[in-house]
Amino acid sequence: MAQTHRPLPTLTELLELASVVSLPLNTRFRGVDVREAVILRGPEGATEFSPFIEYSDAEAVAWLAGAIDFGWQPTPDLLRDRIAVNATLPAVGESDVSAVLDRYPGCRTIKVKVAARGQSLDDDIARVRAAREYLGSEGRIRLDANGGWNVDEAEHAIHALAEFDLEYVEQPCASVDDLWEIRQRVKYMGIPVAADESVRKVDDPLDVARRGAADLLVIKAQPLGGIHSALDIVRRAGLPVVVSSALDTSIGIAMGAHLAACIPNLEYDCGLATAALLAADVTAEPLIPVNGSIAVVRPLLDESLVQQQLASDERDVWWRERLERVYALLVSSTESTGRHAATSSTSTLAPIGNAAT
Ligand SMILES: O=C(O)CCC(=O)C1=CC=C[C@@H](O)[C@@H]1C(=O)O
Ligand SMILES: [Mg+2]
Repeated sequence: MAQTHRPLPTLTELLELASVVSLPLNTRFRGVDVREAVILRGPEGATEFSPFIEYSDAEAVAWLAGAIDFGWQPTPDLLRDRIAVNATLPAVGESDVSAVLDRYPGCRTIKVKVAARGQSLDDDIARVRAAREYLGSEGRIRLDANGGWNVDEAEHAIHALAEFDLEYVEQPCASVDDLWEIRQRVKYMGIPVAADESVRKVDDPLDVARRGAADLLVIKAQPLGGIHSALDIVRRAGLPVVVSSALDTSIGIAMGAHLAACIPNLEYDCGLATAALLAADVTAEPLIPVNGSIAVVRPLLDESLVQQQLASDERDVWWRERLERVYALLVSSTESTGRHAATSSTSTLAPIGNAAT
């Protein structure tokens, strides 16, 4: 069936359809205790614009393209109705590990954050050990260093953590060159290297695949310009992928789940269980895991929850002004390329390297 493609909504429409919400987290993650997001009521359903606070307007353009894509364009054909997901373990102390992991019922895979600023390798070892004990010998453990190690540190850390049986290590080093180097160094250990920031925070999301610097890619719907654009990257990269969240509300998680549902070969559990880290949401049916998977559905907004979680007037103004600036950039990039911006433009992207990527 032919799908109609709607034109870009106007800024006035977007602002009228928007609510700015502020959701507390139950566990601090990537330095934040509160997640702010703009919820937009699009003709296809609710969608979300939520680039992290510190991201530049230029980087936020792809996030807006992603939000509009999910709210205004029909999704491609879905190949499955549930997505197996991993538990995401923030860089908590070992004594907090089991309480956090209890929030992810049935998940057979845990992604453990490592190399967090201000922590030591011993802290990482203790956290990964506690995660392995929680899971038992048969579950999978993957690590995410957010580019926090240099190549020698990464090699040392991977050797120290290998005894916990690692599925893969995500973004051990920040640059594509260093990813290539660490991948060569640990290849003999059979531990794959995944690229995340080297896909979503660079000029060319395919560069890391082309250069053979990663075994698999982490794909995030909103930062990569939405489902259609991300699917195009997946097709062209020719590598296995993990669809992961951007710590979104259940609305943004639904965007990720729909993307994952469109990908023919989904070999890995997806990082889409992070609604479990939120202490509040905007729907009465939050996309938290049940038996280790989430449903591919568009949760209905619960307008009373939205009202309860509205951001302060000051934050509301801040987000609406941001939306206005980013929209202007999106329109100019659409005019110059003839299509919605798929990936953010270049030089103003924040450098990656562990703090808050
Ligand atoms: O992949 C997951 O398990 C959950 C998502 C996740 O880890 C992230 C979400 C948002 C921002 C990032 O710092 C972080 C990541 O680096 O993958
Ligand atoms: Mg990551």
